Amino acid sequence: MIIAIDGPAASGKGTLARRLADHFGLRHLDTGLTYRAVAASLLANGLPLGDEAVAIEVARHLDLAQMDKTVLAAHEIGEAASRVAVLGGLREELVNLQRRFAQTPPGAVLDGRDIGTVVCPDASVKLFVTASPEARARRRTEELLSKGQEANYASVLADLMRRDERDSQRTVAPMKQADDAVLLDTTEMDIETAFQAAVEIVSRARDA
Ligand SMILES: Nc1ncnc2c1ncn2[C@@H]1O[C@H](COP(=O)(O)OP(=O)(O)OP(=O)(O)O)[C@@H](O)[C@H]1O
Ligand SMILES: Nc1ccn([C@@H]2O[C@H](COP(=O)(O)O)[C@@H](O)[C@H]2O)c(=O)n1
Repeated sequence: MIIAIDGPAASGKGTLARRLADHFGLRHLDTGLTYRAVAASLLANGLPLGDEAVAIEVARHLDLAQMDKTVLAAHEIGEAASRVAVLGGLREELVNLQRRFAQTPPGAVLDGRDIGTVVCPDASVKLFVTASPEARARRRTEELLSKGQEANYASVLADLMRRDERDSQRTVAPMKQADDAVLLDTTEMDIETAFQAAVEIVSRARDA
C-alpha cells in the first residue's frame, strides 16, 4: 500500500504520515527533507541555489539514511529548499529517488507537495492535509519555542504564506490537491482527532 500525503507548510502532514506509517506497518519518507538536504548542501558549500546542474549533482549523491531532520528543520533551510524546488531537472532526480522508496515492499507513506499528483499518481490512497494559515503559524511558533528557538508569530505567518505562494505558483509540479485526494482540514482538530480521521480515510480506501 502507498499512502500519498500532500499539503502546505506546517499543516501537520509529517505528523500524520509518521503515525500512519507506524499504524499500518509501512515505511515513511518526508520528501521535504530531500529538497532541504540539497539546499543545505548548496548553502554549506557557498554554491548558488539557482544552478540546476550543480543541484542535480548534489541530489545524485543524496543518501536518504543520512538526512538529519534536526539539522534540516532550520528555518533558512526550508526557505532555500523552496527556492531550489522550482528547478525541473532537480525535481526529476529527486522524484526518481522518492519513487524507488515508495515502490519498495511493503509499501510506504510519503508526504510532500506533489506526491499524489506526480510522485505516486497511482497511490492506494491520497490525502491533502491543510489548516488555516493562522492555525499553522500558531502551531509552528509553539513548536519552535518549545525547542528553545526564537520565534515570532507574525514573521512565522508571513514566511509560511510566502513559501505556500511560491510552492503553489511554480510552473513545475506545483503544490495542489490531486483530483482523487481526500481533503482533511485540521484547523479545528487536535492531533489525535486528525489522526483518527486519517486512519478512517485510509482504512476505507484499503477495504474498498
Ligand atoms: N492537528 C493538530 N493540532 C495541533 N498541532 C498540530 C496538529 N497537527 C500537527 N501539529 C503540530 O504542528 C506542527 C507542524 O506539524 P508538522 O511538522 O507535522 O507539519 P508539516 O506539514 O509536516 O510541516 P513541514 O511542511 O514544515 O514539513 C508540529 O509542531 C505538530 O506537532
Ligand atoms: N514533494 C515536495 C516536498 C517539498 N518540496 C519543497 O521543499 C520545501 C520544504 O519542504 P517541507 O515539507 O520540509 O516544508 C517546500 O517548501 C517545497 O518547496 C517540494 O517542492 N515538493
